Amino acid sequence: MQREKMLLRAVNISRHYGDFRALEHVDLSLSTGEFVSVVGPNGAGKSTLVNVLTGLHQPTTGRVYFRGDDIAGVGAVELATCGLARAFQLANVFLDLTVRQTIAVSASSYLKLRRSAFVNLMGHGEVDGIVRRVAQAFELTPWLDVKARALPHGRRKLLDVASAFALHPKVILLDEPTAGVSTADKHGVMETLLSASKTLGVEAIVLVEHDMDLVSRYSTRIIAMQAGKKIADLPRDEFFQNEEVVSIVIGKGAANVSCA
Ligand SMILES: Nc1ncnc2c1ncn2[C@@H]1O[C@H](COP(=O)(O)OP(=O)(O)OP(=O)(O)O)[C@@H](O)[C@H]1O
Repeated sequence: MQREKMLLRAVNISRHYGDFRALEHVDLSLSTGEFVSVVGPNGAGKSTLVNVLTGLHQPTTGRVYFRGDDIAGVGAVELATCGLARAFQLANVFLDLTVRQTIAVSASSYLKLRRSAFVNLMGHGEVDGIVRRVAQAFELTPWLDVKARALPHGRRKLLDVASAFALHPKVILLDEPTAGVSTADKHGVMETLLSASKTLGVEAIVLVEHDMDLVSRYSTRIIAMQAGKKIADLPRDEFFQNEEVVSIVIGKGAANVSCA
């Protein structure tokens, strides 16, 4: 059996906004080879959890360790270039950039090139190499010179994720990567994403997701959140056997459930 290696560990993290507790005493671990989905009703604290895990927000209490190092004070961008990245919707922000330019922006961050060099990025050998590899892994090569705004929706979602993969992450955190993609296309997007993860050396994935069809198909483990608390952290099959937790997650839940 392959020995698991801990990549990410959160210990007793909380995040408060004034008196409001968006996240309360959450422990979490992530090891090589895992695909962990974070689920829960609206407002459960899933995005807050990911914001804290990726260094975007400081926890009010607790610590987050990435590959054994405390990430307190390490900014989201620095953390991304160290191997913990989040798909950050570049394609939605820069709709007038082409696929090539969008991936090149991330590649330049990874290579720590100065922003002023952006105009010359296209002729930069290392940038070109990353753009080529990432575009190929995400089946975006035919679209390299197409502007993000002209891409079919599924391709644009893949470009979001591809731009994060250009940072060479070991761990990638995805927030509803198929949101807005048709039911017919969503599994295609997920399969491409998983295959690109293998090709590009991603070791573990965290997925925040409402779509339980995707969660059940792709997760190795599922973490359920409710009102800022972790209420379950179970292997996929055990999770779906737990009717009480499943009913809370899909929004038919009883108010109280004992914590895992
Ligand atoms: N900056 C903020 N200031 C105050 N409250 C906040 C802030 N950010 C989030 N919250 C609150 O924290 C709670 C958790 O929000 P969060 O976005 O993490 O939930 P979520 O599970 O991701 O929800 P959804 O599935 O709807 O995206 C919500 O009640 C939200 O209103």
